[in-house]
Amino acid sequence: MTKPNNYATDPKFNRTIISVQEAQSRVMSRMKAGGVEFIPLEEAYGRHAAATVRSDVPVPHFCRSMMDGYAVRAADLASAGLEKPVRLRVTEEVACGTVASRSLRPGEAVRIMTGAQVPEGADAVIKLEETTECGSAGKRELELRQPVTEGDNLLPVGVEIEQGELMVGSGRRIGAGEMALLAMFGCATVQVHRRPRVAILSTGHELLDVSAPLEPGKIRNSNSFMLAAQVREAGGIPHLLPHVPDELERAKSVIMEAMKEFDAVVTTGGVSVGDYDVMYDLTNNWSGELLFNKVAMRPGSPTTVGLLHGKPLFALSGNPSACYVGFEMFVRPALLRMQGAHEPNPHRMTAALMEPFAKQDRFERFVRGNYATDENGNLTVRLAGIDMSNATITIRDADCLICIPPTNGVMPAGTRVDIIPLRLRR
Ligand SMILES: Nc1nc2c(c(=O)[nH]1)N[C@H]1C(S)=C(S)[C@@H](COP(=O)(O)OP(=O)(O)OC[C@H]3O[C@@H](n4cnc5c(N)ncnc54)[C@H](O)[C@@H]3O)O[C@H]1N2
Ligand code: MOO
Ligand SMILES: [Mg+2]
Repeated sequence: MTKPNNYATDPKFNRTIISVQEAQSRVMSRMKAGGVEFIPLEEAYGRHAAATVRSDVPVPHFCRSMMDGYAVRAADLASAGLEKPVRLRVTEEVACGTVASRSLRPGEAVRIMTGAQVPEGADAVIKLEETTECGSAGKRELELRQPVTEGDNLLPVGVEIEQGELMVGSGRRIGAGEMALLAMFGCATVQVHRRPRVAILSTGHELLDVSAPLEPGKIRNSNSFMLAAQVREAGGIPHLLPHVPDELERAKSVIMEAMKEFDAVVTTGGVSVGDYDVMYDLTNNWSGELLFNKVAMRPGSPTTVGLLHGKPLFALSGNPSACYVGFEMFVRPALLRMQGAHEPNPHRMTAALMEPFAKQDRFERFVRGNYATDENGNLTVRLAGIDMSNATITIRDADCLICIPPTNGVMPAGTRVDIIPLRLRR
């Protein structure tokens, strides 16, 4: 079945290599935020805001007590001392959610609870445990033996948030804090960007369904499920298509259908130079554009990205780790941009390598690693384990990608390198 190849002239072997940065910018320059929808606040967690929300009232919008105690007028207590107690008349109680019946007059105090509205006329709150209430039935009195400072234990109007301040910027991912703010300002419905619907297709004669028994020469399709998880992590809605064998026409018809129906298509397998690697032919001779088909990175050097009617086709490598890394570098930022995210590109930090890195490469490497802090509080990083593009186990174990620049020597331990954190740590 195998046919002779002319490596010197066959374009399949002579692809134009571009840097990771160039490849990322070719993709990102073509991605734009998708449609907008209105959803109930309770469903907004993890979504990206499509409109800016500002405070329409100050917070707090009424002067609130920070303590359980008594609201007083500081001037009344100016002369109070250990030997010179001042007596105030307790006129009423203000629980949370209620308001005093009238403003506080000289010589008066009001029993107040944490969070309740401080009555007009009061300018300080004294903690319950710093007071003694005395007086007889029907005449409650408070004896105080020290002065208070005006403003003690109360939250003036607008002290936390002024009216008109930015609460949630357009493009911001809605997390716990954003949820609370949206609720505070009465946003029962939230305007967000649509989640991109992403079709996932694995190609390969060797692939078996997850439920199928193993056979010699065959493996179960694991990449589709890994990619579905990555799509979810990036805010998209994954749709798993049944895997197809390495047949150009079969793959092409499934992909062309999926390109019509979904916002993006991610394939895995068949991007290299093997006889049955159909994605090269497919993306070279299709009605869409080819953005690139070779990136100076490892794993994932044959990663290919095309564009059809503005929609991306990400043809990732079949090797599990190359597939994983290809997704992180290109698909995740693209899906985030489609959701209007402001900073979709992978976030980098620097850490010191804990062990030497000896593999030499003319390509930038993204090695699966684990980061930690040393006794001085500095970030350190070490390899997660097997660093091969066909390995899957280290995808489970890694919490970052270590970015190793092209090297022609050993990188000694202690070298500072960039790392890309992958997810919340376990
Ligand atoms: N002569 C050369 N061979 C290879 C080169 C090269 O430059 N010259 N590049 C290597 C590199 S780098 C990579 S990466 C791989 C890319 O492979 P493909 O994208 O063409 O993927 P396949 O050939 O279809 O499969 C590779 C590997 O991955 C397994 N696989 C595929 N799909 C799945 C799946 N859905 N779930 C789990 N595992 C999957 C497949 O069985 C193979 O083992 O090419 C190198 N070769
Ligand atoms: O570039 Mo391949 O992706 O080594 O694994
Ligand atoms: Mg191949």
